[in-house]
Amino acid sequence: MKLVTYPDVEMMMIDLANKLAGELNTVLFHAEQASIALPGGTTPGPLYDALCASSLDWRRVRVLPTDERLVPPDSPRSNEGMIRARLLTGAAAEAQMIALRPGADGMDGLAGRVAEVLPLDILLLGMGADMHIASLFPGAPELEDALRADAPPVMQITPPAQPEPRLSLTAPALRSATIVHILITGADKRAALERAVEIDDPLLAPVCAVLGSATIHWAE
Ligand SMILES: O=C1O[C@H](COP(=O)(O)O)[C@@H](O)[C@H](O)[C@H]1O
Repeated sequence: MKLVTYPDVEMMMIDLANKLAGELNTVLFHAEQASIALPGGTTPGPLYDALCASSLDWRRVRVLPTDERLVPPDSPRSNEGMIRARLLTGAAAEAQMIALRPGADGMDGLAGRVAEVLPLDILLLGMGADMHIASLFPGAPELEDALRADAPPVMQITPPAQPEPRLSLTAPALRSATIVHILITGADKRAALERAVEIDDPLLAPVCAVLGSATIHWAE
């Protein structure tokens, strides 16, 4: 694990947006398409505001949420809705969104659509103060299965103490990524990260599933 600390949140968002744009451009230089999985939640909005202005061939970028709440896409709680509103605007509106929503073809159809963008080129994750990543929550009854190497790429998860069930990329899908960044802010999450390193068990601290290969970006 590599930890990068920034003098302030604004600088972190701009620096990391530039880094992601550079990484996407590098992938697109060598390949026809690039895939990037992105978190929802309250933290990454300003990063998306900066990233959407990057000069990129967005038509060749495939974007998918790392996880989704089982709510309609126009709900303020939808991660897809947030990513569409903050990132897929202007030129970036041409990026392809792979929604984490089952269609008439059910979970198998969704798993097939997600499998098409694996391995991920780039993975950006958030982390909760409870050490969850995507919607892999400690205490969720499905967590052990979602951490298995043979898990399907996406699973329904029932997080404890959350208003609705979720869909989440599973550990093998997350671990398929060539580049892994984790974006966190504040003293609570920094302390949670240090706790996770000590615990070193993804069943208790799901972030441990990707810590080995991740660069953590933190600002107060
Ligand atoms: O529930 C979620 O939480 C994490 C962290 O969110 P934040 O609001 O603390 O930034 C997020 O990465 C994930 O996508 C989201 O569904």
